[in-house]
Amino acid sequence: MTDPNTPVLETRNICKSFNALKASQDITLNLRAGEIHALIGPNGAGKSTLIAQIAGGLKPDSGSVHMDGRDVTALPTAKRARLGLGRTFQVSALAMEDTVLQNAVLGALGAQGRPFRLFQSALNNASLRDSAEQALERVGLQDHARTRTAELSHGQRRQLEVAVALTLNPKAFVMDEPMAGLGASGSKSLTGFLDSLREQAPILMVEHDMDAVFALADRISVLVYGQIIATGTVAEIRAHPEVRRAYLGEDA
Ligand SMILES: Nc1ncnc2c1ncn2[C@@H]1O[C@H](COP(=O)(O)OP(=O)(O)OP(=O)(O)O)[C@@H](O)[C@H]1O
Repeated sequence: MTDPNTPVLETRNICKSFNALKASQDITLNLRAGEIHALIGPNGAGKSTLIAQIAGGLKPDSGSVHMDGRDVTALPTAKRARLGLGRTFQVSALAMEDTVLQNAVLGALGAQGRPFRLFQSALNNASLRDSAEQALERVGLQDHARTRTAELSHGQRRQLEVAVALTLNPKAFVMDEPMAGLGASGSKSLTGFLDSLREQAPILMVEHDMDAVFALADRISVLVYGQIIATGTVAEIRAHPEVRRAYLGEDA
């Protein structure tokens, strides 16, 4: 059995350069069971680059990525997903013309690693439908199962993305700007929902919306010029002089 103190997700000394540009400089961070860990930093700081290395789309020059203590650095994105890494994206990956249920079934199908040509029969497959319907219920979209995805509000689409990720039974979520494009009421309701999700699977979240970050995060890591300059609780980060100078734009 995995030691309960082993982080669910971890990067150890990750380095990544694009020619002379050091986009990730010796980044060590972890995600613990039950927490929301927010990754913040100015534009171009290297947040997406780091997330891509965690999810498997980009290979670090050195350093390693671990899930439940297992080194997954050499594994491609799909394998990490099957091991329980649930992702939601800055730009929606949903099929807009399909119904909500179809998108969720497609997610469940992907979770089983089956080829997409089986999609039609997948819709009639009871276990895939069950898992899709359960995920929709978990995010509160069960009454919209037959709605065309394009007709959902932005906030509901985010919830559907989480439902799709939930069909994998994720052990950890990696979310890229979940609040992007949501108005004040949309981000408030998504904040409430994510708050309730952390017990199911911890969340590593890149987010620019500081209200959401301060409301949700158990810990915050601040990335500036490819380096983590601080990791701590909301109170610690708010009080951190270097963070205030470098990121929050305040006089320390
Ligand atoms: N494939 C690439 N080739 C070359 N340079 C890249 C590549 N991907 C990212 N970069 C550079 O690496 C740096 C970090 O970019 P990254 O997108 O990770 O930052 P970010 O913190 O996610 O920014 P934002 O908040 O604007 O999304 C930037 O200077 C960017 O131009």
